[in-house]
Amino acid sequence: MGLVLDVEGLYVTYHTPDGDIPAVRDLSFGLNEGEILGIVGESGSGKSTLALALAGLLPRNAYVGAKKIVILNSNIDAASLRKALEDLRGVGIFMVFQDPFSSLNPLIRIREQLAEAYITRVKRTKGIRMSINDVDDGELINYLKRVNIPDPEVTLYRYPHQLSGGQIQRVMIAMALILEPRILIADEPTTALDVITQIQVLHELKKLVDDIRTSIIFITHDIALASTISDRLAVMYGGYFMEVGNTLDVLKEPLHPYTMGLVTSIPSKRKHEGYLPEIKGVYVPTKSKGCPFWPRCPYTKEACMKEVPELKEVKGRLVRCFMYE
Ligand SMILES: Nc1ncnc2c1ncn2[C@@H]1O[C@H](COP(=O)(O)OP(=O)(O)OP(=O)(O)O)[C@@H](O)[C@H]1O
Repeated sequence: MGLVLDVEGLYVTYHTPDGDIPAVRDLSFGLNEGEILGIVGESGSGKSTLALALAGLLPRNAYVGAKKIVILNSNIDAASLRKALEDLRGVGIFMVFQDPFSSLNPLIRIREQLAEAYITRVKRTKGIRMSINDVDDGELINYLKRVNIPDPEVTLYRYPHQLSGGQIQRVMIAMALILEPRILIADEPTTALDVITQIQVLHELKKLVDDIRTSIIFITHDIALASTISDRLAVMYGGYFMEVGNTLDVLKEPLHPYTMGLVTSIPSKRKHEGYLPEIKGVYVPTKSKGCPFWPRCPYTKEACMKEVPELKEVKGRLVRCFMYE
């Protein structure tokens, strides 16, 4: 099982008239083939920025750099990241967004949008150029059936606004099945959906891994949701990874104080793990040089306010905290 993504020292800074905002800081991680990595963090932690960086979709005021970025065995220079990722997007990397309605072109029927994906795949795998009219409806309907779209024959000829949020997310996953991306980045893909649809969409994502060995980066603010689907969890705060480890280990014994707070917020955990501290307040970016979590941390000591701890191996996991110095 090889790495499809290998990132070292990734940072993204937004330039704004009020100064620079470091949104992603010193991130290093690998993503294995067929692995689901959950990235969990609250609003403002930098999750979406990371997703956009990896998909080559950052806005113009974002500056990105890294010590190393290897995507699908290609070494990519941070300076040409945007261009390189644009080339890979849709083929190697596919993104499912939070807002299902922003994912598809509202003016184009589902059929044409799926057919475009089909044409891209056929050109890539067989070197054959097809036109939209060459694509067989039955072929596309099969993909819609695989993601349990009701009335696929009718849905195929609908416009996005005629579908529900859950149906659009399923169409996006059908598109991923057609394109067979090596890496799928899903940024809060189920936030806008009801609980039942949420579970079904997660199930479809998991099937993508089983069917075509896609690797998934699953981004959410909800640690309970991330845990149901992810092999590993990376907990993000203030632009940093605070803890990275196997999902079961992290849930059983969270090591970073912020992770402890997140795990306490899972209702089923609250009953059993009474000793874990609850984290109050919200993330506020500070100009201080220290750990971004110190203002809310129940274990803050002097060193925490002065410098950011390194990400270190603790009990087979990576943790960024002076508690383990
Ligand atoms: N285009 C932008 N220009 C300037 N600052 C930005 C821009 N986009 C995001 N930021 C800032 O970068 C930081 C990280 O934002 P990001 O959207 O990545 O966080 P997030 O964890 O995905 O939050 P949410 O769940 O609310 O989307 C925040 O402080 C945010 O205000």
